[in-house]
Amino acid sequence: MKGVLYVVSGPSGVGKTSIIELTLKKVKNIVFSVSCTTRPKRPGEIDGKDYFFVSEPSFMKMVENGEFLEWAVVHSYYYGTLKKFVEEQLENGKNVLLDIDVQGAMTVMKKAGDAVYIFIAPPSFEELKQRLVKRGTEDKTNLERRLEDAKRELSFIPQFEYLIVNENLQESVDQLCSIIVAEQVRVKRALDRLGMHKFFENGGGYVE
Ligand SMILES: Nc1ncnc2c1ncn2[C@@H]1O[C@H](COP(=O)(O)OP(=O)(O)OP(=O)(O)O)[C@@H](O)[C@H]1O
Ligand SMILES: Nc1nc2c(ncn2[C@@H]2O[C@H](COP(=O)(O)O)[C@@H](O)[C@H]2O)c(=O)[nH]1
Repeated sequence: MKGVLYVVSGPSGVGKTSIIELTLKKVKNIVFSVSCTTRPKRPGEIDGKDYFFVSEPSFMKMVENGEFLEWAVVHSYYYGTLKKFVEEQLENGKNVLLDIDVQGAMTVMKKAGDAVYIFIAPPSFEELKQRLVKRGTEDKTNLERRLEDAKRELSFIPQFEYLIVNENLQESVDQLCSIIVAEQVRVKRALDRLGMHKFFENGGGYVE
């Protein structure tokens, strides 16, 4: 039985990382896909845990080798999802969570239809700005770029299946956990997981 792919997107500073970290502690059988990026490492970030930090030539080589499920230029740097990791985990029945930007989400939508798409939005634009300022990771130019990009990213909301407005962190975590669990008990996935398709083989009726 294949695992389920969950795609989480939303503007920079909305709280995706915070929500995902807490969700991963609460939900079983789910793994986070660590992306590659050419963005410089921030203080406290760990190579292989937060990202695989790679040079631009190495990233381009990986693009050429077809190593990414999707990749995009986000806020002026390259980011990409490792195809082999995601495919292997899904094949082994593990559920996989991606934290990627909206361009990446659109690419995954075209390539892997059967994923679950969740958008995280801020309660307001002003609050988004405050969170980014308070996080203190961006200089003025990067901060302005990320806020400018946020306006375009928010216009993608209708293309997603779920919308979490991250006002209260704990409520957002509960909502993401609920989405993950609910998607696993959808009839098509639950039958697959329980190996029950054989009961419905002859024209759709229940066969003893
Ligand atoms: N509900 C919330 N209320 C207030 N602050 C929050 C909330 N959720 C997250 N934050 C804070 O907002 C800041 C940005 O959160 P986080 O780094 O998780 O965002 P992100 O969406 O992962 O950003 P990026 O896309 O840049 O990686 C952090 O300082 C975090 O502690
Ligand atoms: N298309 C992709 N976007 C990604 C990937 N990994 C992360 N991201 C997105 O980048 C921004 C910025 O992240 P930051 O850590 O520099 O603040 C954020 O929106 C992430 O969702 C990826 O593999 N592909």
